[in-house]
Amino acid sequence: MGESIISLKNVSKCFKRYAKPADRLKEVFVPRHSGAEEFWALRDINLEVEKGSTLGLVGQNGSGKSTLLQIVAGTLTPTSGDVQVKGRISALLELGSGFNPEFTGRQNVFFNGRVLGLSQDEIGRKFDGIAAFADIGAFIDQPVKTYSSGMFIRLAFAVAINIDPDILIVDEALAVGDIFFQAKCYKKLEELQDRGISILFVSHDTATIQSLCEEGVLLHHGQIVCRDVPSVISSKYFQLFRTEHEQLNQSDKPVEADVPKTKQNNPIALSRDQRITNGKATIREVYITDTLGQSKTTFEIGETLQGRIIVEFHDNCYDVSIGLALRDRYGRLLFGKHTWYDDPGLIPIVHKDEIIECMIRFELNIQANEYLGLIGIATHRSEIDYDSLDILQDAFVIQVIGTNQSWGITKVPGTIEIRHKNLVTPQSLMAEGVE
Ligand SMILES: Nc1ncnc2c1ncn2[C@@H]1O[C@H](COP(=O)(O)OP(=O)(O)OP(=O)(O)O)[C@@H](O)[C@H]1O
Repeated sequence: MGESIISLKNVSKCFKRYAKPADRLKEVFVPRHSGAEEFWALRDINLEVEKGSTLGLVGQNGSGKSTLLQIVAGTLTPTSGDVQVKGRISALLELGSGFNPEFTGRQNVFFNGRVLGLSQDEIGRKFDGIAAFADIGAFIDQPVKTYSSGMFIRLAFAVAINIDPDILIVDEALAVGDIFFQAKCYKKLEELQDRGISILFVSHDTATIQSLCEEGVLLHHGQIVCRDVPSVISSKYFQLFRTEHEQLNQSDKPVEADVPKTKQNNPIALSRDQRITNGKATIREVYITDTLGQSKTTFEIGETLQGRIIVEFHDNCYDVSIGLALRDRYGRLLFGKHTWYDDPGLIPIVHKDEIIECMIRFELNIQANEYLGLIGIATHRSEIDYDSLDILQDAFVIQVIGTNQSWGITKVPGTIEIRHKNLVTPQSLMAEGVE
């Protein structure tokens, strides 16, 4: 291993949790009687990060990733252990942290730059580059409290990468921006890697970790359980996820005799918030199951997902389509099945008070990850000219697990053929008898 730029030795972090706000006050005056509960978010972390390397941190919610990043960034102090960091750190932690909401974007750029140790002149020289990267137009001179979350992340990222850090810390922040901005950021991260900047990166998206990092660390209940190449970390993460889910399902199950018949086949809860409807139809029930009709939310790569959708119509509707699609966390529509494109095609007429049951099945030939499901009912005049009857935006979440076996996001059926052709040389021509 080369020179270490981050070194954590036996680092632990304990938080105190209070049942009531008043207990927090008691802690100050009568610490032993405050009723505070100790919670160890990190235990005995030993971690060395080599200069110029990119390390990915992976772990389930609450495993301690953000706590670890904050300790490295210096915004949290460890309860015990030793932390050594060499060089200037630029951290993209919580969205908008480090920004003063009353200041304009421009003022915050200068404010942040000064906090990070740059002189006024240095920031002045870098300002145009920062503003160009953020690309938020006239908003740069508006108070940041008026910014959308996308604008926040644009400016925060632009500052973080342009102040010449030695270490860049990114905590899932990129998931907020739009896809074009994300692509620009990932390209910039690669440039920083080429310049030898060390990066500490947290993401739930193991595909991102695999494409960006040389090494990964798997955190579980505040401890490092594994450090390895990203592909190994990714499969261990999903193994762990699967084991925990199975254990949870086991402990969830009532004894055999008590299992109600519907337990195997529960509809998903449909929230009104995610609904766009014109009142002519209502998606009444949705069941996400395997091909045997068993409700589930965790599928293996390649397994078939079955969606059973029950729709009630409140008016006569013509040329009706039904579709179910999957989006990734960045909002990208990956694929779906839709009766505009797929058999059996549009339903020519559905009468008022009629109920339609639709079964949609597809193979999950996509990378291991978490996906959001969208369900939509519409009447069509053409592919782009349609009225939405009832749309459920983020109707359900599924987890696809397993070892990724494709290049890219999806695995499309296809073949590869390899043919060997010998080079034509004077000798080979002579051997074939050609003069
Ligand atoms: N200030 C705090 N007070 C009490 N408990 C805290 C505090 N900050 C974090 N925790 C707890 O510490 C644990 C680790 O939190 P942390 O945010 O580091 O996890 P994480 O792996 O980043 O999770 P996520 O993926 O959900 O962001 C969690 O159980 C969390 O509830």
